[in-house]
Amino acid sequence: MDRIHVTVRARPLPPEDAQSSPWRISGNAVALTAQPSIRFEFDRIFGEDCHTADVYGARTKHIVDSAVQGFNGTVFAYGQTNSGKTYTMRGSANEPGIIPLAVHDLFRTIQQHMDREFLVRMSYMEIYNEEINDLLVPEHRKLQIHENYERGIYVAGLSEEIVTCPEQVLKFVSFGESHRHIGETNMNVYSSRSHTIFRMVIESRDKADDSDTDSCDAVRVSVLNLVDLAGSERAAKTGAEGVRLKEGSHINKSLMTLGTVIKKLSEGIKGQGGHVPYRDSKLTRILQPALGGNANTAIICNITLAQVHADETKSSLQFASRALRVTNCAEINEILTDAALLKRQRKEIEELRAKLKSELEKERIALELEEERKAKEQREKRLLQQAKKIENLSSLVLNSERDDRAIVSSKNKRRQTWCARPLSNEFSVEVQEPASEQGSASSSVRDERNMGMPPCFEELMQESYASNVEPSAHGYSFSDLSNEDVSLPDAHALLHVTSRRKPNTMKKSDQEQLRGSVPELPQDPNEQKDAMLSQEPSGLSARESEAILVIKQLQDQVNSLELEKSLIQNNLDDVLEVATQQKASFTEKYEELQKNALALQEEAKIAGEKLSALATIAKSKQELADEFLSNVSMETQGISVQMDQTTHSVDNAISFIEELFQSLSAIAENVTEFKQSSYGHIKQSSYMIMDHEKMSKTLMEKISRLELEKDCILQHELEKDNILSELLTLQKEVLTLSSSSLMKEKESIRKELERTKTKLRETDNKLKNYVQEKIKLEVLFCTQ
Ligand SMILES: Nc1ncnc2c1ncn2[C@@H]1O[C@H](COP(=O)(O)OP(=O)(O)OP(=O)(O)O)[C@@H](O)[C@H]1O
Repeated sequence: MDRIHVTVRARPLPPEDAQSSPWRISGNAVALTAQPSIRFEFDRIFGEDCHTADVYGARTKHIVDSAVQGFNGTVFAYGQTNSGKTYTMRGSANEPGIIPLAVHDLFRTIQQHMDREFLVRMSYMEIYNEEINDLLVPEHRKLQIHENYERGIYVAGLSEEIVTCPEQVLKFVSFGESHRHIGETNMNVYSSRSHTIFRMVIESRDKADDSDTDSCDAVRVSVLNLVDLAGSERAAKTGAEGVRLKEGSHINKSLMTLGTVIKKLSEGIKGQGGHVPYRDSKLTRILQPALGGNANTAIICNITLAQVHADETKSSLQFASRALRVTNCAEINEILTDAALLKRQRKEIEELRAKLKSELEKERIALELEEERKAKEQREKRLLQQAKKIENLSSLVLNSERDDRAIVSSKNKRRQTWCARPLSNEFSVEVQEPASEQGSASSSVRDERNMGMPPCFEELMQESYASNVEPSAHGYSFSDLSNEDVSLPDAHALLHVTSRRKPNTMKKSDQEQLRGSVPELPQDPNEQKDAMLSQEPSGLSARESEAILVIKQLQDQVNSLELEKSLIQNNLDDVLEVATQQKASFTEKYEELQKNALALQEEAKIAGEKLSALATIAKSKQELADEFLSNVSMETQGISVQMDQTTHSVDNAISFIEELFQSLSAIAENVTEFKQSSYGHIKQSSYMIMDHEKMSKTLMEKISRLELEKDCILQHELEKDNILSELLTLQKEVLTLSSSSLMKEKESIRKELERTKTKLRETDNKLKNYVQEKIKLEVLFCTQ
């Protein structure tokens, strides 16, 4: 988990603004001088004198390097209008911006990865008034955002150019720039009226050929976005009206959504399964992977330290500060083909096999150690038995010594002649030798003994042994014991077994003491015998002296056996201790190895199952592919024939389509013109219809009024006719009354007539006017 890296860059101020700046930068923190509590700390803060290359080095360089390795990366410049975002991203004639620096760096890094081959594509788009336009193909407008499992979130129809060098990329960028929406505001002569997203898609795979089993066919695909956002603005400051005002409101709206998304992410809403409104604006939807998703993201927050923009700067810093708390989780984006997957699995299985082999080897060693331990235990057991035997023997010898003394004391009472029976062990040899030297005398003595003479030394020993030891309890007899003594392991041999662990622990003084208890005897048995005879008290017979000599020798042997016994005992203790320790550690090791072996067996089993499953899949796929290939080759042949035929017709069709396309575009233009003009006409017509409706309404009213007046006129006509008829009758009456008396009457009638005539004229005029008006209205009505 990596959090968004935030860098702040303050643009240079004119000297008069610098004097009155309310902000103070110290280290990686910026605070209001008057209110030190309003303080913001970031990963890096760059002052007015910094270079864009320093800003690039702070984080973007790392993001570019990671993009080459397969990690997605996004860097965007945020800030109010005129704070220097475009200057930072695009740069100027004197100072290259983040985009050119990143492009050069990207190709440089690619060249360093000699073991991989790369394919780089680029695209350039703008979001203008919430519409996505392709800056590389300006005709591609109002593009839509889509999302699917394979491509994630993408802009459908956005063109991508394959690029091989930085110069090529920058050429495309310049072309795109020329189609970007830029406008003049009170704050910036070249103010960006849209958000632009410059995107590079980097694909790479191992260069190694197919025969290389260590290589993997996985393809890494990463996306690097460099975003120049439009600046937040206040209409009052920018003086935006009309189109600019509309642009400004779209810019502010999308930046507000970006702010909300960052706020929600910084509060950990996403982690709690809450809703993050990525879809509320095109900007946040496109940048969704960079905001709390799979990408390394950095924000360059551009600010101005001028007093007049303190509020805007504070709100930019608040946004940036929230962004600091947003975490992303970038990981290498790898696409694995079936073959690559199979190769990788095979490699894993081989590794597991090797591991299993080594573990089995360990197990074998453990078993060997176990066997050795068992053998050691048996050896120890035998040693113990032998030690016991030695103990028994020593007690036996001591008893015999005591019995010998008893025999010697009884000799004074009873004169007896005896000779030791030939001993079966090595001691007897030593005794026999001097006896044989005495010739026939000794052999006769032996015969005597056999013929019921007093019991010999051996018999005495047997008796004393029988009185002290119960052979049945131990399961062996004296003769067994004497025989086994011969097979006793050499004490030095035993010492040799353990000497590498512990030296002889018996003190030298003890050994000497032990030796001192036995009188020193010459090495040669004859000399020993003579020495004994010289030492023996006078009055002892030769046989008695011999017996004493034998006893002394036996004593000697017993002592040396005692010594050996104690040495053996010591060694035995050591061996036991070492064996116990070894046993414990071996058991531990054995258990551990057994566990490992079991786990590995399990892993191997799973791997084997996987391998067999994959093998079956591969086999079935291979079969299908073979079948498909044979079908395809047949079809291809047929198709190639058809292709030849159709190529010609396609060429014709293409030319026809081109013509059609031209005529269609002409038609489309005409249609657009017609649409535009008809739109005006329709509008006009609708106004006219409304006027006509109004007019016809008034005309109808007028007509009804005229109808009424016509009725009046008809009445007047009738009246006129009546008057005319009255007039005619009056004229007739005048003619008839042409007498003097009637002169007065005539005069009055004439006056009456005159009045009637004027009345008639007036009515006539009125009628004429009405008729004219009616005709006019009827004409008007007909034309409408
Ligand atoms: N660090 C800087 N050094 C020198 N000049 C700068 C710096 N930053 C910005 N300017 C200058 O300030 C002016 C405005 O910068 P620019 O157009 O990059 O701002 P903007 O934030 O992109 O604005 P708008 O959001 O309106 O597009 C430009 O003339 C630019 O050359």
